[in-house]
Amino acid sequence: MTTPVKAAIEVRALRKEFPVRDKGIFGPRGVKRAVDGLDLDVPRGRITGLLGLNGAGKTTTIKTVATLLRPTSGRVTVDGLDTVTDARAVRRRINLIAGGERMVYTRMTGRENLWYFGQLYDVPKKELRPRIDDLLALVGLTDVADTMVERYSRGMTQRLAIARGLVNRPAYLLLDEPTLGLDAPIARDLRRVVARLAEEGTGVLLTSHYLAEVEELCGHVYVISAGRHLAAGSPAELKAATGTHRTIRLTVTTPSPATAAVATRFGADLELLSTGAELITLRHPDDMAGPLAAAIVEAGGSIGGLEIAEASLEDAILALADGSREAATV
Ligand SMILES: Nc1ncnc2c1ncn2[C@@H]1O[C@H](COP(=O)(O)OP(=O)(O)OP(=O)(O)O)[C@@H](O)[C@H]1O
Repeated sequence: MTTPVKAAIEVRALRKEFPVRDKGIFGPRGVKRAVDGLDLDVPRGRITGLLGLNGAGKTTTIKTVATLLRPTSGRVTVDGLDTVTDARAVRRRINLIAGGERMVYTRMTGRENLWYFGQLYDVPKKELRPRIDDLLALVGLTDVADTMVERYSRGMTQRLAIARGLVNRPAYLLLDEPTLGLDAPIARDLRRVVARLAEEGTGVLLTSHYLAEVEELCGHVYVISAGRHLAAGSPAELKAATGTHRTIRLTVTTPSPATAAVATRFGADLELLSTGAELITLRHPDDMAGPLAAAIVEAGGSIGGLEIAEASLEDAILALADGSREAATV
């Protein structure tokens, strides 16, 4: 009996080392371990985030999944196909969009680029023609479809690279900083496209420094540091696990020793503003705005303003990164 193949990208005990020379080409040879025993699951129909600080190993992982790098050890499979031994079959199922790299030809028009890449992926010509029109419309390049790419702006070239990444209707889309350098409306459109593709069943692996983007899109997030697993879960689970707090800012227009005593009792910080009012800042995992405001009023204070900032995924990642730095120095 054969075991059923899971429809997912599975990264198992992945390790990737690069040969390096620390002190120039005549220096001693060393090894840089960019990825160190990583396990990831990227199922279809979900956007999976891969987060970590600079140099954590995100791009190396994505390039390995994309068959551009061979694992030093461990294994990556796409719907059960090995990225080393079945690389051709894997490439038909995936596509990579990297924000920094354009990966399109400047001496061709936008339409010619998509035609060329579509043929590389063996998209039947009858399907390719209307698909190219749809993709050009999707990324807002219909008007310049027949203009040489060398005359495109940076943003236009990047939009073409996004269309190129979708030309084979990949089952899995690998997005390495896809909105880097894009204008806000184009970045928003791209996020909508990616969310729709995932709803329709595409598996997406996303790295982004824009954590608000990750929080908006990703159902599950892996956090890595120095090539190793640090944490995983939904953005809400990561925030809860790191005990990341929401912040309450309450302005007291008539501060007094009594209102200051209330602030101290709640463990809040106090700041005297130039207007004479006092700003009370409280970071707490629970919603303390009501009890704090009530206690201030009871102490004779009047409230000039109240702001509540929810904890962000960014706070959680920073807390995790701090934790891993502390652990490394222990
Ligand atoms: N070809 C290479 N040769 C030597 N070292 C490399 C090579 N590629 C990556 N590295 C090193 O491996 C580590 C991981 O790099 P990687 O680009 O995967 O990180 P990243 O998480 O994508 O970082 P960033 O957020 O800066 O893009 C870094 O220390 C990097 O310097």
